[in-house]
Amino acid sequence: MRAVPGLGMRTVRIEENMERVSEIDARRAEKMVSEGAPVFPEGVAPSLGDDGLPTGGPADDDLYDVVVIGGGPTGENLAERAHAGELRVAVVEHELVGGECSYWACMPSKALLRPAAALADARRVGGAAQAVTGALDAAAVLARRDSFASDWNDDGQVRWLATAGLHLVRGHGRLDGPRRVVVRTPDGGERVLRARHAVAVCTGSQAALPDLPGLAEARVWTSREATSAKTVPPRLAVVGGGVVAVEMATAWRALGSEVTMLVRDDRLLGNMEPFAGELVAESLLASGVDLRFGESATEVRRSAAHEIVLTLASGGTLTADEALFATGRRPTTSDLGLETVGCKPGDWLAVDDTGLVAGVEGEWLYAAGDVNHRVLLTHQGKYQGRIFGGVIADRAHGRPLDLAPWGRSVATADLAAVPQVVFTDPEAAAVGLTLEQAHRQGLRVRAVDYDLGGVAGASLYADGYRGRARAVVDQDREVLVGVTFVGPGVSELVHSAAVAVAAEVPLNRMWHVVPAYPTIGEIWLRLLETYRG
Ligand SMILES: Cc1cc2nc3c(=O)[nH]c(=O)nc-3n(C[C@H](O)[C@H](O)[C@H](O)COP(=O)(O)OP(=O)(O)OC[C@H]3O[C@@H](n4cnc5c(N)ncnc54)[C@H](O)[C@@H]3O)c2cc1C
Ligand SMILES: NC(=O)c1ccc[n+]([C@@H]2O[C@H](COP(=O)([O-])OP(=O)(O)OC[C@H]3O[C@@H](n4cnc5c(N)ncnc54)[C@H](O)[C@@H]3O)[C@@H](O)[C@H]2O)c1
Repeated sequence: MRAVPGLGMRTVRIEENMERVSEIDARRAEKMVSEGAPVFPEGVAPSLGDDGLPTGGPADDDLYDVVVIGGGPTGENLAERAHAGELRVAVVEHELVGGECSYWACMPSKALLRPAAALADARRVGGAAQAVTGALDAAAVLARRDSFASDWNDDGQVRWLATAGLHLVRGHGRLDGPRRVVVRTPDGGERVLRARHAVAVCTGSQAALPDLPGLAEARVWTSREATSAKTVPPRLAVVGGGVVAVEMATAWRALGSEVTMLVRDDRLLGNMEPFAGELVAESLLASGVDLRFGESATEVRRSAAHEIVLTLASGGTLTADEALFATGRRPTTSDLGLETVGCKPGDWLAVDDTGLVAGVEGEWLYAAGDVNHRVLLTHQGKYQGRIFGGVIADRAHGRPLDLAPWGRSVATADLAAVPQVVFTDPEAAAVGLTLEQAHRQGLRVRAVDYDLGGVAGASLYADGYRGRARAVVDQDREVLVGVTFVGPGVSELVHSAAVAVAAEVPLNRMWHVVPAYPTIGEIWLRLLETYRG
């Protein structure tokens, strides 16, 4: 990444975005940034000149090759890949280009969590620990978070779209029959976009709230408020035991809130190996979080004193200043005109492995990212965007697809090798199947477990390092189908695990993949030795 002097944070973000575009577009984009490319406002999209760059004037017409509804990470990547396939692409966005991830999810949440992790890491190292005597500076953490959310201003991403040769149409997009999208523009007008080849729905998801008495009026927090709040609530109730709940409980506890978690199940992080939830629970309890399993709220109200009062299923009440409901997601499809193409508003859009929406004739309607419910993660949405954008271009040009598993035209990794990192303390990082999921798929597997604290690199990383690793080995093929690491600093190990699982690296070849000494990565050797006995 190269910072352009004088243009500050936003330019750095543009440079990051450039990494996503093809080499040729990156060169064009760089030239345009250095020349001060124009930003195209409200409903005015640039038209392309002969060189494929926006000319700066209004679009010649509203006929495109591809119309992408939703300019989040998925829509951006799909649009860029379709454009790299020489298609004319419009991106319709009704809020901020960059989507949930940039402003109310990945970026601000990780910006809240990183200072807490850095401090915790320092406190676990003798010599450094003595130098760390204070608590987090909450105001500074929140200010750094604000900058990572670009102060909820999307100029940088809008500029990237333009430099990548994509047309931005500001407004709310709705399908209006096959290959037509009607956009309600911010000025109250309407534009009808027509797509020669494809419409891609990349509208993401939003917080799903339970149907509880009083909840609608109580102004509870969803993930949006939890990632963008400007002050630290003295008392925070968190409902849920999934990823948003544990990450936000970790962040706000570290910032000084008294946190109470209401978890209706008997464990945290139910989609991961059980030891991940156990180690995270242990650490939350040690940090002072009041963690209550088998508990939920049955009613919510905001008192005259602006306190939130939750009625508990077990009896009694819990009073807090804010209450975060981290109870899952629902698709952003209720006001999308799905009924005009034979789909049901409010439903997730099931797709095949090339991204085509099930049950819609004519190979023109695609759905990618959260909205298709395959995997609710940014990197997986971007991956689908890359694959499906390429498929759209190939189909448009009449080129053959490569549909074999792991072929160019299918999103196979969604089914076999999804990496995820939960940025709690300790971190939990995993890819592929858990032992239980592998058993459910009928695989003949063996779990190989190892105490991460026994790895030399880990003991150097933190005094009294606590962590655990599990590899799930498919014994018939002698390859890994799942790997989980839990411990401080394990997030950066997950890509090595993803390579091993996605590439189905034979274990006898992994024996020759030598980890550097003394790193936490030596866990790979310990797992193999344990498997071989
Ligand atoms: C608190 C939190 C933390 C997270 N942290 C991580 C993380 O660390 N790593 C990770 O991989 N994932 C994380 N996720 C998940 C990640 O945010 C999502 O998987 C990702 O944002 C999905 O991208 P998307 O492009 O599919 O949808 P979105 O990011 O939701 O983007 C959809 C876009 O479509 C627009 N839109 C919707 N409807 C219309 C319409 N009708 N017309 C025009 N525009 C429309 C929206 O305004 C939005 O910009 C987190 C989620 C949450 C809630
Ligand atoms: N670091 C990351 O990669 C990251 C971070 C945050 C979110 N995400 C993604 O965002 C998605 C959404 O996360 P999430 O935590 O909101 O959802 P989730 O599905 O992971 O967890 C939802 C939790 O809420 C509980 N719940 C659901 N309904 C409830 C109710 N009525 N009452 C009480 N509890 C209830 C569930 O039992 C579960 O514990 C996840 O799929 C995740 O992949 C990823």
